[in-house]
Amino acid sequence: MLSGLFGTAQATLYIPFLVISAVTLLYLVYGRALPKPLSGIPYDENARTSLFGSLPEIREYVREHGRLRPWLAAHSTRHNSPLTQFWFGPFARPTLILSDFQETQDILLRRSREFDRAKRSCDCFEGPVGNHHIAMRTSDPRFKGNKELVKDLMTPAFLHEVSAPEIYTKATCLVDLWTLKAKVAAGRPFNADRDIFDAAIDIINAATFGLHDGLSTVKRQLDTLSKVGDAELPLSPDGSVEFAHPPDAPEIAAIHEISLHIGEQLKASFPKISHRYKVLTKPSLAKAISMKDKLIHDEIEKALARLRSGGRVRSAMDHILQREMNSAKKADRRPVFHSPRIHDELFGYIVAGHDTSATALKWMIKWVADDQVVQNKLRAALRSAYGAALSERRQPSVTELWKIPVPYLDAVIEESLRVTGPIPVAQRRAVVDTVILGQNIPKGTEIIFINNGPSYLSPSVSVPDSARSESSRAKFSHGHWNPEDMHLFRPERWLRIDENGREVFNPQAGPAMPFSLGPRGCFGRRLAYLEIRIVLALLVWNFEFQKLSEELSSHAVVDSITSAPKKCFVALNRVS
Ligand code: HEM
Repeated sequence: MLSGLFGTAQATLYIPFLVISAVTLLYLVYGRALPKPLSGIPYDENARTSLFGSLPEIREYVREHGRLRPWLAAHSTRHNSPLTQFWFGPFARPTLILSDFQETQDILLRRSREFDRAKRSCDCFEGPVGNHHIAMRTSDPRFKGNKELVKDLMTPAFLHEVSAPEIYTKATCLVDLWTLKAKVAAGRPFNADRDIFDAAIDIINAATFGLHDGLSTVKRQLDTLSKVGDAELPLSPDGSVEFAHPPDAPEIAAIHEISLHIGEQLKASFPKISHRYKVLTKPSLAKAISMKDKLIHDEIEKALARLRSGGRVRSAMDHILQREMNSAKKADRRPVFHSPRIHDELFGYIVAGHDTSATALKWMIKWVADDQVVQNKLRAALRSAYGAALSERRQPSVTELWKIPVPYLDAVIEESLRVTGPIPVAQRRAVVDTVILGQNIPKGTEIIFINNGPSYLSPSVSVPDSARSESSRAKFSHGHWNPEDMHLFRPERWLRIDENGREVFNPQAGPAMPFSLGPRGCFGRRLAYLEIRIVLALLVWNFEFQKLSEELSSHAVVDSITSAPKKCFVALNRVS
């Protein structure tokens, strides 16, 4: 073609020019694709010189360990710096990792004008629950309206009057199931993973919809097991008793499928595209999504009928619907009950609230079985606090569990969340040019905050006070952990003696942020504490958790939405 345009001799002259241009262009593209570090922030040298940034190392790490989160947590230690950077691929801007509680707390609590929810965090949820506030930046014009809709759901009055009785009923059902299982297993271990997960999903469904027992997964298992009677059950090679699990109700199976899909979204390189692709290519997912839509639609209709005939508010959904009725009346408009916003806020409540609480409870159960001294102390604290229930040979009531504080119970819960938190990271994006620990950070940079690295579970990397932000220096008032034992499970670190000589729980004893912090921290934190407190107290009240073999008590972790234990077994004796 060149010879056609210019003649053969001229074409020969142009070839070196074209080759040089192509090589220069390639060189420029290569130069652009190479990672560009932010100055003053440590990074891996081999990542900076690789076209794919840190991806090759990350891929190798994930291949070897099956998970990424520990790589992030170790980055600070590797560079002996609280702030480090890495790259997710070619042309990628640096992503920062911050592992310093004081500065993290300052950013999350006090600098929300400079940092919003990360784009990636929003993208992961956009497909499955795009109209829930979890998928929105704070600057999104829809955000405020969504928060308005759900704002009362975490008030003490709502939690006590509406959520707590539902949680208590479902937790009692788990106690009944385990009473039966403990009898059949006769002291031998069994897998508790699914039971905890089922109880958590029953609880969050009940708190969201006031769901009837027909959909309770724990109740279905209880009914199935009651029919088995004393029949001999098979043993696994690890010596645990195998209980059959009845199939889930289709609606519950649909919720499972969508939750698993969200877990995958969190690992996808391009979550929005991945969601669309999966919905198109995986018929079971598409079916699960329409079943979920129908479930919410039908539950809303049932709730409206109940509320219109004077029924009391008994779930988050009832409350949201009543709120919509009132605001429609006030604005003289027709209420819209089936808006995408109401549907997604309801479903998001379930999605965000079941895997997290289940994982937290699984770790707690493992810790109390591992550490028999802690377990005995916890049971003694419960018996002393709920003395009336003990002397009347009954369970502590929901009101007692809500009203009477048990500092050691809070300490065990907080310590388990500190050492084995279900979500060990939070993410934000700088929305203006800003500064972190004295380093300039351009607008658009994403930052990962680690809550299980230095300053949480190992000594902080030292930071000169002058590098900290003004508000961080002025407002920080937390305690510090003893560097000698901060990596250990030791609930006592959360207790102190108050001015009246009483032992009290001290939530500010030292660095921890299992629910993240600030206006975009966990929305459901209070509900989660309520649920965990009720379930853990009832379980330890009713059962002795035996110490298990090394194999069954392993602390190996699997990551999906949460970082959960790979194995969660229990061997139970009913407390007489
Ligand atoms: C032990 C249980 C739980 C843990 C450890 C946990 C932890 C977290 C964490 C770390 C975040 C990220 C916050 C951030 O990006 O800064 C989060 C967000 C969130 N959680 Fe939880 N969570 C738990 C239970 C719940 C429950 C029961 C609910 C629901 C009803 C819930 C609803 C949410 C929502 C809606 C968000 C997004 C908040 C926003 O974007 O503004 N969580 N949670």
